[in-house]
Amino acid sequence: MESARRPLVSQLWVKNRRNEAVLDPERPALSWKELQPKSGRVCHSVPISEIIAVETEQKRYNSDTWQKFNHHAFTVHYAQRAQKHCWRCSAVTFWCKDEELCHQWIQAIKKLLELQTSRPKHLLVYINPYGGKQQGKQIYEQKVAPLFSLASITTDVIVTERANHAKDDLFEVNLEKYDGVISVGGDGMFSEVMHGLIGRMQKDSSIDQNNPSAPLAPCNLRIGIIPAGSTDCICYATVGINDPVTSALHIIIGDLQHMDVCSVHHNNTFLKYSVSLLGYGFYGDVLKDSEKNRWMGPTRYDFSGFKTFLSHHYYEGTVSFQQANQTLGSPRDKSTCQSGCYICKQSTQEVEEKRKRHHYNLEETEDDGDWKVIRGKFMAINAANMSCACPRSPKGLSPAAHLAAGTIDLILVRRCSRLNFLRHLVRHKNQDDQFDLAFVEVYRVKTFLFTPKHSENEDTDNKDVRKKHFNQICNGNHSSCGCNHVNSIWNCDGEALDHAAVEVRVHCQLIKLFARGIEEDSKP
Ligand SMILES: Nc1ncnc2c1ncn2[C@@H]1O[C@H](COP(=O)(O)OP(=O)(O)OP(=O)(O)O)[C@@H](O)[C@H]1O
Ligand SMILES: CCCCCCCCCCCCC/C=C/[C@@H](O)[C@H](CO)NC(=O)CCCCC
Ligand SMILES: [Ca+2]
Repeated sequence: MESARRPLVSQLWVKNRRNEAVLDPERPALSWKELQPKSGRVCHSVPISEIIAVETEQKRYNSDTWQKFNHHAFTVHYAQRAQKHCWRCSAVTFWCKDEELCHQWIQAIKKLLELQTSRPKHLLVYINPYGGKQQGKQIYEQKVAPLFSLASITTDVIVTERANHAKDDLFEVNLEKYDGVISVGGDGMFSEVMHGLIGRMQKDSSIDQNNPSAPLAPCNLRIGIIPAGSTDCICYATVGINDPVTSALHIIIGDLQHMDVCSVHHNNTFLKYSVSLLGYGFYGDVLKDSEKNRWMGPTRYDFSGFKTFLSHHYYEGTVSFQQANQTLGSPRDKSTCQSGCYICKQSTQEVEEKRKRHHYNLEETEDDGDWKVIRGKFMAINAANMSCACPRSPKGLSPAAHLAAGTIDLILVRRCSRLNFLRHLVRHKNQDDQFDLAFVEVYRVKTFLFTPKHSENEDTDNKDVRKKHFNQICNGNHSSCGCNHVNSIWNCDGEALDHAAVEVRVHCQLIKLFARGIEEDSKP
């Protein structure tokens, strides 16, 4: 037992240079350094938690060296930080003459890997072959499957044949045999997998999803995202990059990131869950227009974004919300949610206590605070459950939003000139503060309601009349134009909702991802 805790120290060769290699179960890490370095003394160190696999080198190198000295070798594959947030699978091969020593090293590393209990062994994978640039299947087969197999992860792979295939399947499948579910696709595909898992959990726990105030049962299975969509903001905002290999490595090493989920109801009827953006007005209109142009792939959003910006519509309605406790930070904070975020950690404790109280039928002690009501004309109403950082906007719609604090950042962009709205949009791309504008307000909330000024029936009734006047150019004042723009629609993680009047509530840490949040400085 004692010897298992002692470091294993040996002289091994790496690329014709003699190294001292140390495997220290206490740190726990594998490190090696050259004994007679040509220049400087370079020491390499890999935490055991980031080792992907160890393999015996078969005598496949038919090289002279191998033959002459009868060398033995093993290769360690590990996750290496490449550029900012981007990980790659690297390998180092150690050589020695002693077969027994080589075997001892392999066994010692394998033993330490077995202690990494958070790693998945068996995964259920859903691939959307039509997301983004329609590359999902190739991305999985060429970049991800070989890494899973190297890490001895077994998989059941389903290439979806229709929308909702993955969601429906998750209601039927035996989930007990899996350690996680992987979504290969974009935000819409992730949303499908999440709806399947959350819905299944509620069904198995007899919880009625139509009840907006029902405490939902959390999902224990982690979800992994292999990005192959058009926005990929859920992947980008939880990993720091939309790169399939980086995501695969986070899955293999068994990372964990809790995530809040918003439920959206209309008249006590469940509509959808949202994890990234719930957007009414600008983002709803972009979505509505872009759906007609799916064939364009990711470019459809830029095209429709430009068109929607030119059309410059505003919408009237009432937003009511309850602000979150100040201990949960503010959307104007300069600091952002990062790996190990203390605000999210504090919420982990609270949510555990809340679930315990609920389990024992104890009374709720939470003080929900007063309701604030804002009536107005809005260019956009955006509810960001996370930063929504993505390649189009690297800091996101709400840069300081938290992944798992149990809060949503509610951004109200009031009616303004085209130039002002452009100033606001441009700030999503540069370092300037998109909230520091007179017509933009932002609140950190736990729940909100939206009621459009015009009843939703009115919108449908007038549709046919308006269709006849489609060639008129709208000036934003819809009473005189022929467009069907009295109400907008809600863009819910890239899917359209059927109703404009909604009740939204955040469920703290309802799901778990194979991710770790944004690392502060992950450059090598
Ligand atoms: N086999 C399929 N055929 C048609 N649609 C599918 C299929 N599988 C999944 N879908 C649907 O395709 C929609 C869009 O997929 P996905 O999110 O992967 O790509 P995207 O919309 O291009 O990217 P993003 O959501 O990141 O903007 C999802 O809502 C999903 O329900
Ligand atoms: C000079 C012009 C500057 C333009 C600035 C554009 C700002 C872009 C902010 C992008 C925010 C994305 C929020 C994420 C939304 C996703 O849930 C959703 C599904 O994937 N994607 C879109 O709706 C796609 C939304 C695409 C909008 C263009
Ligand atoms: Ca959140």
